[in-house]
Amino acid sequence: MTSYSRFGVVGGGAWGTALAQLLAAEGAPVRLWAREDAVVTAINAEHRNPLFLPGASLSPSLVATGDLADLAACDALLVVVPVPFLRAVLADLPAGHAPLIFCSKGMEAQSFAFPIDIARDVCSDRPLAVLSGPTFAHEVAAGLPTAITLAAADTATAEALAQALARPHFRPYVSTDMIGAEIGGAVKNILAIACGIVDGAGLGLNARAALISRGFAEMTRFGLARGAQADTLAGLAGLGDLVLTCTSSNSRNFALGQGLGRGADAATLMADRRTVAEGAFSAPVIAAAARADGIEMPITDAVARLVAGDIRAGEAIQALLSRPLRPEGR
Ligand SMILES: NC(=O)c1ccc[n+]([C@@H]2O[C@H](COP(=O)([O-])OP(=O)(O)OC[C@H]3O[C@@H](n4cnc5c(N)ncnc54)[C@H](O)[C@@H]3O)[C@@H](O)[C@H]2O)c1
Ligand SMILES: O=P(O)(O)OC[C@H](O)CO
Repeated sequence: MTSYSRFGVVGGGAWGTALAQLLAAEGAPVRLWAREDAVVTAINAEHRNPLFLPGASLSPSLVATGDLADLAACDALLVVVPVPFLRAVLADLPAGHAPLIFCSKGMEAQSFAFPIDIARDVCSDRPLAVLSGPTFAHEVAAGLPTAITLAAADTATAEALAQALARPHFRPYVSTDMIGAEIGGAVKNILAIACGIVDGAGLGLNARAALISRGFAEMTRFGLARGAQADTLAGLAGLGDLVLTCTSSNSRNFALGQGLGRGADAATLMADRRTVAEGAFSAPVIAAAARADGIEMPITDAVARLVAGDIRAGEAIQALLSRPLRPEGR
């Protein structure tokens, strides 16, 4: 079995930093590329990332760089760049054949491409994988128990990467369903915004449970139509992550929804934010992709319209509640 020991991480936000720390915690050398000079300096000088992962102490074996060329010698790269910026960063990667493991959760505007599709366009000669599941960055950085889906095109690659990433408290479950893992992560972000709206508007726990179930039905319809496997959507990368982010204001997507539910407008909530709520980018894209494919996604559609500022939370809730009654299986 191929083994991987020199990991590089592309992206110095909360999740890239937490994954880099996971791999470097026992002293293994890990290279992390960050876009912000302040992140590079803080990681190398103080072993911290106060911009994106405040409170975490990082291993001295984690070395940051602002130059992607410094990742050329790595034998596997975790790519943790928000999807709207992914294509540009991938185009600047140094040439090589190291596998790319995609850890971002979203769909690109216009192209309707998931990270794996973007990689096939930009750097088709590398093995590709997806790492996705219920994983708050600060918990992983703190060494708390976590399980996650690791999907690759073939079982041998998925198993080799899972073996290299596994730690006593970090358990990757192997899959060959990359599209299922990508769709689970992208759609749950949107549904977390919707659950935050329900919470912010004080609509109660019955409403939240209804939204999680009907949201999962949307994720499943969209996923199956695009070739995802039902087991993946019902697993860590789908339902598992949906449960995590629909029940905690530690989720940036849920917290954004809470603000919308309390009546704030999206533009104000999104202005000047440094961290991402990927669901806000993905909602209009996935809503449009579903419409084009004739797939009903009313919750996703409502979040897309709210984020665009076309409607307020009260109107979105009223529209969802007044939809015609229907059999549960649809
Ligand atoms: N934070 C988590 O707990 C977590 C867990 C799993 C997956 N994710 C996913 O990981 C991805 C990254 O999220 P994060 O939490 O690490 O980010 P973050 O919110 O902590 O930080 C934002 C990131 O976006 C980058 N960025 C901003 N503008 C950019 C540009 N023009 N070009 C390139 N990069 C730019 C910043 O450098 C920074 O790395 C997202 O898709 C997110 O859904 C996050
Ligand atoms: O903070 P969020 O909403 O981006 O969620 C973070 C992760 O995706 C949780 O698995």
